[in-house]
Amino acid sequence: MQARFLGIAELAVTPSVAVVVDVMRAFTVAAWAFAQGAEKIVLAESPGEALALRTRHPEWVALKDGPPAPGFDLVNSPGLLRSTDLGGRTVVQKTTAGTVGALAVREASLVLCAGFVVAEATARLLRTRACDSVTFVVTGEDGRADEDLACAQYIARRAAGAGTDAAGFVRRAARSRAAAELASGVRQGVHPDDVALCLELDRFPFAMVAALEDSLMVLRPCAVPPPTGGDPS
Ligand SMILES: O=C(O)[C@H](CS(=O)(=O)O)OP(=O)(O)O
Ligand SMILES: [Mg+2]
Repeated sequence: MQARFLGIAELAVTPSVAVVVDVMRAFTVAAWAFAQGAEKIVLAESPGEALALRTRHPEWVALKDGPPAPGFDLVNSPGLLRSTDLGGRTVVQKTTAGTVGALAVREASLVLCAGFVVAEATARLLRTRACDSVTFVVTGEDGRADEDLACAQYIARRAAGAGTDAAGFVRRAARSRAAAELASGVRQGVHPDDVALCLELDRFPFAMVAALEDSLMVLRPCAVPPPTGGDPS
């Protein structure tokens, strides 16, 4: 499998297969939302679009990064989300990096959104589909966020079938600027457990697939059962 690692601004052409990585925190939060029962996540272009969708669909739940804001029900924190019952709900998510990255590749034929919590399921889905060329969108810090790059490189190696020790990749993420900012209170809307939750490897057994539905980019969980008889890789 050929892997490319690009920042959002470097996406000159729409890739065929894209894995959009945001470890801290958009896609860790998305995975927790599904674990808490959410049916789907609509990725919004802007806070204004998120609020407009929330107004049009009063039963939906609006989530954005940063501090709590009027009209929004939730913030972009896995630690805060894990005690919220989202059974059957639709979540509208708008963040600085992750949701922007997914919308940038909305025309791709396959879009996966990922973090360490869904790393193996994401790699397994890429293996199942026999994708020979995959573009990893490193969403943070103009493509240089090491928590996202480390996770993308780890998934790429697992997708290629390499038996890879995750520890070094997770350690890089733990030492990233985002981890330091979340731990030190520079970022807002944070729970003390957020960094640890973002570093949990394979917490969830599903991948997350985003696709256009009636012009909205919609993220859904996708079960990827392990191969029977053991995974040879
Ligand atoms: O919520 C996050 O961690 C960031 C926003 S900020 O860097 O904290 O302002 O958004 P994300 O898109 O999840 O990287
Ligand atoms: Mg991020």
